[in-house]
Amino acid sequence: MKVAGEAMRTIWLEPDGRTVGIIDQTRLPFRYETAALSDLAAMATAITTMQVRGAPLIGAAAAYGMALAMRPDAADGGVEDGDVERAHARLLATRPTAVNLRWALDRMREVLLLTPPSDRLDRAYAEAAAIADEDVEICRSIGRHGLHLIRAAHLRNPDRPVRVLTHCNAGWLATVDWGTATAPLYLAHEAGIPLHVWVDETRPRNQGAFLTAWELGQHGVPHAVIPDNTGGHLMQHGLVDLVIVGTDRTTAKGDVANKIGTYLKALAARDNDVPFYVALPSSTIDWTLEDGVQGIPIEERSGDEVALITGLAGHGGLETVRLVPEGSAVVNYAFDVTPARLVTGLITERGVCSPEDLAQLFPDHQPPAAMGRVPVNDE
Ligand SMILES: CSC[C@H]1O[C@H](OP(=O)(O)O)[C@H](O)[C@@H]1O
Repeated sequence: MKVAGEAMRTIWLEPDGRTVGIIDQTRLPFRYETAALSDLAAMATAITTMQVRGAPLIGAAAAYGMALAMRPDAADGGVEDGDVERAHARLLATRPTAVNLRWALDRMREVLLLTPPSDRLDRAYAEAAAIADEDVEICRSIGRHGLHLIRAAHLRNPDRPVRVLTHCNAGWLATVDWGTATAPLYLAHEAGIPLHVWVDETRPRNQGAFLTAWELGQHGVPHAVIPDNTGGHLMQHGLVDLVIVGTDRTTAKGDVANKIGTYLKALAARDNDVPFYVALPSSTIDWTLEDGVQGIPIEERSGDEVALITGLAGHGGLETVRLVPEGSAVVNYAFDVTPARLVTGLITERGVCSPEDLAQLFPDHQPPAAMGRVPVNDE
C-alpha cells in the first residue's frame, strides 16, 4: 500500500538480488525505518523481535530466510540437505502460533530438497518471491470477497458510514500487501463507500494503535483508536455494523487463533448480534487440527512487553517508560482461540463461507502428510 504516497510492500528484494529489505515495524508509528537483512540470523531475529510480524508476512519472511541461509553454503559449491534442514528448524523455532510459518518453510524445504544442490540458491529466492507475490494476489482476493459484506452493510444503512471494528493489525503490514482484515476496507474506501473503523489499540504491543491506525491514516481511511475494553460497549449501543479480524492459525473446524482479546470481542459480538468475520488466506488454515482451544500452541512473550511501553516524548524523541511496579509478576499470552461457534464467516481468497463449510471451499486441501507435516524432529 502507500507510504507517503509511494507504493510499498512490507518485504522486498534489494537491487543486489540477495539482500532482503523490510519495514522495521518495531519503530512505527513514530519512525518509518527500513532494514536490509543479509543472512539467516538477521531474518530469524527480525521474526522473533517482531520487526516483521503478522501470519502471512511471517511466512514470506521465513521463505526469504531460507534463501538467505543458502548464500554461504552455495559459495561452498552447493547447498547440502542438512543445510536446508537446519535453516528450516532455525526459522520454525522463531514463533509458534502462526501456521503460515510452517506452511512456508515446508514448501521451501520440499522445493529445495528436489533441486540440485548447485541450483538451490537461485531456486530459493525464486520460490520466496513466488510466495510473496502469491500473498499479494490472495489478499487482494480476500478484499474483493470481503467488499461484498461491507457493500451490503452500506445498502442496509446508506445514510451513514459502515462501522467496522478490528483487533490488532491484520493490515497490509501483517502481509506482503493489502492485508487480510483491511483488504476489504481499502477496496471499500477506494469504491467510495463511507467507512468508520474502530481500531482496538491491542495491548500490550499496541499493533492496533501503532500499526493499524498508522496504515489506515496513510491511506485516508477514517478511523478511531479505542481502548481494548471499549468494543463491547460500542456493540451494545449499535455502533458496530460488523467485526473483521485476522488470524494466525485457523483449524479445519474453523476455530480461530488470533491476537489476545479476539475471543472477548467475539463473545460481545455474539451477545449483541454483530456479525463476526475472520479474514484469512488458506495458508493460515491448519488442516491437521480440529480443536483449536486444545491444539493450537499459544505463544507467551516477555513480560516486559506489558510492563514497559515506548512512545513519543514531548521533545520529539522516543522514550520507554515502566507501567507496572518492579515487584509485580507479569503474564503475557500473545494469542487466544475463538471457537468456530462464535464465527459468522470466514473471508478467504476463494470466497466467504461458514466455518462448517471450510473443507467444502477447499476440497483440494492437502492431508497432513502431503503438507510436509510428516513426523520430523521439529514436530
Ligand atoms: C493477517 S495475520 C495478522 C495477525 O497476526 C498478528 O499477530 P502478531 O502481530 O503477534 O504477529 C495478530 O494476531 C493479527 O491478527
